[in-house]
Amino acid sequence: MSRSRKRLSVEKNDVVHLAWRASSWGIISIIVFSIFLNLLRFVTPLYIIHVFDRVPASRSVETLVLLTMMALLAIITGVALDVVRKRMLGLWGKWIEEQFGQFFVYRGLSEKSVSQPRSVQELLDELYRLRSFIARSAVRWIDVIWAPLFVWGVYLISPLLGSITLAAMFLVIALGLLQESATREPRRASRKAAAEAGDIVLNAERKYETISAFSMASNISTRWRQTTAAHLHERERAEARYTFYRLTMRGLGECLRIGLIGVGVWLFLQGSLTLGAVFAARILGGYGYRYVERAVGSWRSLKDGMAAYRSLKAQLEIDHDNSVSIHSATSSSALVIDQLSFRYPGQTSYVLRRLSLTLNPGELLVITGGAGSGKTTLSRLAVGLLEPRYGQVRLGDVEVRRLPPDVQMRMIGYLPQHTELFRGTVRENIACMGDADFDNIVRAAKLASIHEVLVGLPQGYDTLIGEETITLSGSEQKRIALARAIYRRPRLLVLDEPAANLDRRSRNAMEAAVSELKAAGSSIIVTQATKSSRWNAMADKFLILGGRTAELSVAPSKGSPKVSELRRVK
Ligand SMILES: Nc1ncnc2c1ncn2[C@@H]1O[C@H](COP(=O)(O)OP(=O)(O)OP(=O)(O)O)[C@@H](O)[C@H]1O
Repeated sequence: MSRSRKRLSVEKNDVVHLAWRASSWGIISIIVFSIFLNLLRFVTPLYIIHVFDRVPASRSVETLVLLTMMALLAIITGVALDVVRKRMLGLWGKWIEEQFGQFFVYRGLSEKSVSQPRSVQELLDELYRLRSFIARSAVRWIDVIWAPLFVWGVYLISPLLGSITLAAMFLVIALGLLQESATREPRRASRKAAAEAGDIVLNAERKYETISAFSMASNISTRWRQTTAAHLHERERAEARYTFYRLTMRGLGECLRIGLIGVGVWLFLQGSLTLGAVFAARILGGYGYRYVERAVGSWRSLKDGMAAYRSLKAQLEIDHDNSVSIHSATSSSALVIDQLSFRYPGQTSYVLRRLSLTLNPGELLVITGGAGSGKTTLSRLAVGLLEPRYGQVRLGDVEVRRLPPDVQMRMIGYLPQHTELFRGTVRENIACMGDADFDNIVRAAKLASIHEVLVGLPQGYDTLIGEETITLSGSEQKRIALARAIYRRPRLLVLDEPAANLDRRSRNAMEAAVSELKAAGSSIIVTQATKSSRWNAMADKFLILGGRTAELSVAPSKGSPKVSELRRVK
């Protein structure tokens, strides 16, 4: 098992290498197509030289027709190669997004840490930027490699014209660099203001009830206008500078073309160039300049694409799989909280300090404490959502955070303080948005006393929730969340303030479900802000959390006190 796990992690680190290997034939084809395509670009200048300089001398219509046919064929072939090449790049980008999109969503969502450095959306945005660079701009950077070849072509025709073309290219590169530095700051400021304005609307939309109840729409819209005004101002500043440099580059291109013709005709008048050579030089110089101008114009896309590639590559190379092998005894072992200390990142005071206790299978622990005493924090630590600063939370000898995801899903049930249901059917919600045996789902719903409510919905268990048309009451939603927490009959069930906002019937249902699971051998943790005699009657152990000082006292509720389990900690 451990050997196979090792192999898996090696493969994971190899993902980038494998992706390059899988893409190698596509890349080679794109390079070969580019070579042919750019060689075919020389056909038009050669055609002009022959048609202007040779055909009039020979007066051969056959030669003219033949040359024209060959030139047309070359142009059509070039267009076909260009279309195929761009399509291949588009498909390559799509392939990358398909291959890695789900992987990043999975990784982002399965990170068990409050200090998770990257949001899923950030990773997906980077993947999108990489795809967008490959599909749209990469072709410009492939082509710009050929620009020196075109300058060399002009140089062969006339060193003077070659030097003019080269000078224009350096000028356009300089203009590109100036454009980049002149627009960097306003772009950054505009992006920041746009994100803030977007957040204001998104945040307000989620809290529309409060907004309506307090008639806050006018204040919120004023805040949005102020923030968005900054964004519009900065964007306009960036766009004005961008437009100035783009138009200057375009104008420089026109000047180059006119310059090549003007100087070329002067050389013709001097007798050192033919007219065909002048026009051929103008076309070759035009290609070279356009390649550089287009590449300079997509400089930002290259930078974004490269940054996205480096960042995604680094993500792929981190082996996030810290799960360990488990043995069969783990499923029947006690929950052990061993010298557990925790403080949130960036905070100086500890929420919990050196807490130790053991919860055997079939035991119920009731945690009581005032607001902010750490009940939710301890619940999250118990299910492995948070990483202890010191100490461990274990099932037997395996740290809960290190349980493999499939085992964790099977062995741990969690009812958070705030009910979170997902957009989907009731059935999917109970089955954690996966596929599950319907009998088990119904059994869990019955145990949570929500079955009758669910069969009364328009499409029963297949009713979509999270839609505006179906609104379940808070306690109904909580009972669905309870059904989700218990439908796998977890080994450890953690209920964070389960009785809050519940009516008597729902509370009875909750207690009955807990009592059944307890009898079946689950270890159960229930938190409560105020003492409830009903939970107390069922409890085997108590833990009383004592406010921000993290002073703890543990008292067994049944039988004689188990002193070995008591820890009084400062
Ligand atoms: N993500 C977080 N970052 C920093 N501090 C936090 C975070 N979550 C909670 N805290 C702090 O940790 C302490 C314990 O919070 P916790 O939510 O665990 O308490 P609680 O007992 O569940 O409170 P309540 O009964 O009000 O829900 C509080 O002081 C809280 O401000």
